[in-house]
Amino acid sequence: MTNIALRASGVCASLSKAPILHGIDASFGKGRWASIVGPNGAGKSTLLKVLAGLLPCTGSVELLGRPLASFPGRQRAQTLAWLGQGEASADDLTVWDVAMLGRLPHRAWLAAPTAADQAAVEQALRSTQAWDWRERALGQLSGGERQRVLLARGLAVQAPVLLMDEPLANLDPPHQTDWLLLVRALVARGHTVVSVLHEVSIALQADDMLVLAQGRVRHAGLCADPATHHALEQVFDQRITIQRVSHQWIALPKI
Ligand SMILES: Nc1ncnc2c1ncn2[C@@H]1O[C@H](COP(=O)(O)OP(=O)(O)OP(=O)(O)O)[C@@H](O)[C@H]1O
Repeated sequence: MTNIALRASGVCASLSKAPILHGIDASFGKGRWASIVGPNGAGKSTLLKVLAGLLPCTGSVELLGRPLASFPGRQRAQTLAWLGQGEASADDLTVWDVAMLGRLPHRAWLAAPTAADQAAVEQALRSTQAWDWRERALGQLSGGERQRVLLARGLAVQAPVLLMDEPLANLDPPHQTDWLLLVRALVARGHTVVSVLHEVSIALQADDMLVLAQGRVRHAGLCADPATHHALEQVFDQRITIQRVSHQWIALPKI
């Protein structure tokens, strides 16, 4: 049995015929949280889409030891949950119905939600503190509230692997902290989380870090490893410094 949840080998991908990813090798361990970090335009979102099977690539992507392409769509959707960046979602759906979309991979065609579906949705909405809005339309929510509902939709899948692109977008500091605790709890239960994050200090709370620049891996290592901090400072042109404050690594602007 492999301890790798997701592995990319020699992955190249293009957008509108422009080459964006150039031979990415990366692996993400089971029951671990990895953050993908790098400057704007580094290819982070593109890599996450490739890992989710949402974008064609050359090279290979393996999910739980099997080629991603060999997964039937439904099985892949049960195994891999996705939270995209700035996702469009029908504004007139209720919060409950949006979270219930996360159960689609588990439901029979046109079947009513089962008690297990309802329980999963309730648990997901409660864990992102979105339960009280369950009868409101998504379009009536603020950016951060909406993000918490989309996060609940991803959690409702109850997939072993979760990919999140900028999950903290619009979240205030207390809800960023809640997100951190949520991810830690998921990982403690054996889930794998891979997140693209711009907040370097929060990204440094992960177990592992993949540092990208110009469509290439610049470094892969533990978040606590000084070599990772060095790589971060380099890809951000020495404009940040990584320092230890109260048992946490944080990124500070160098001014
Ligand atoms: N449709 C497109 N056609 C051509 N190039 C594109 C297209 N979409 C994005 N790109 C380019 O691909 C590169 C990688 O984009 P990507 O969104 O993966 O970067 P990112 O690291 O997630 O960036 P950011 O931190 O700004 O969100 C960028 O240089 C971007 O300009």
